[in-house]
Amino acid sequence: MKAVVVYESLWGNTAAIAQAIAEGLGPGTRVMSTREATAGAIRDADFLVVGSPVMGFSVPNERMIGGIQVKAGSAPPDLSQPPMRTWLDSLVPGEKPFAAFETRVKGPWGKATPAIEESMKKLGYRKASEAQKFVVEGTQGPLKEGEIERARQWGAELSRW
Ligand SMILES: Cc1cc2nc3c(=O)[nH]c(=O)nc-3n(C[C@H](O)[C@H](O)[C@H](O)COP(=O)(O)O)c2cc1C
Repeated sequence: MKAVVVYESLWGNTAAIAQAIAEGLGPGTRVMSTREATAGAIRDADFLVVGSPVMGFSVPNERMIGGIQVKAGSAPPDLSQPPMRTWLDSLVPGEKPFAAFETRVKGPWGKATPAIEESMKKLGYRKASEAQKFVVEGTQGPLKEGEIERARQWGAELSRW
């Protein structure tokens, strides 16, 4: 399987989940941020796994990212990647199978995966799995214990698709 795992990540938690999913998917899987996952870079993929943090109850957008205050003494967010909303809006139509995931704090604070799924289905991509959510203990992490292993297992399940 020539899968590509595409992620947006400000503090590295979603990136770590993306990496673990890729390990589960196995050799040949590439992991790319929304900056790296251009139309050309994902053209050869035969399966896409797409994930972002939940922000403002949905996928991060320019307004949400632009409003983040960097507090002195706390870890600076990586703001170099397009927000997931922007990446989805520039995605070219396709028919590849896909699966969506999100990272989020614990609580009923919205979801990112329905927006990812809706955008990709509209473009012709085919949902191949139920979406997965992974929990962070706070805005900047860390991930809840066991989430990396769960991501690896989910990747292994997707590899049998
Ligand atoms: C501006 C902002 C808004 C957020 N809004 C939500 C939210 O609505 N629901 C939620 O569960 N988590 C929310 N979070 C927490 C993020 O989901 C969390 O910071 C993210 O999973 C961390 O992943 P990362 O290290 O890959 O960026 C928000 C975080 C930020 C910075």
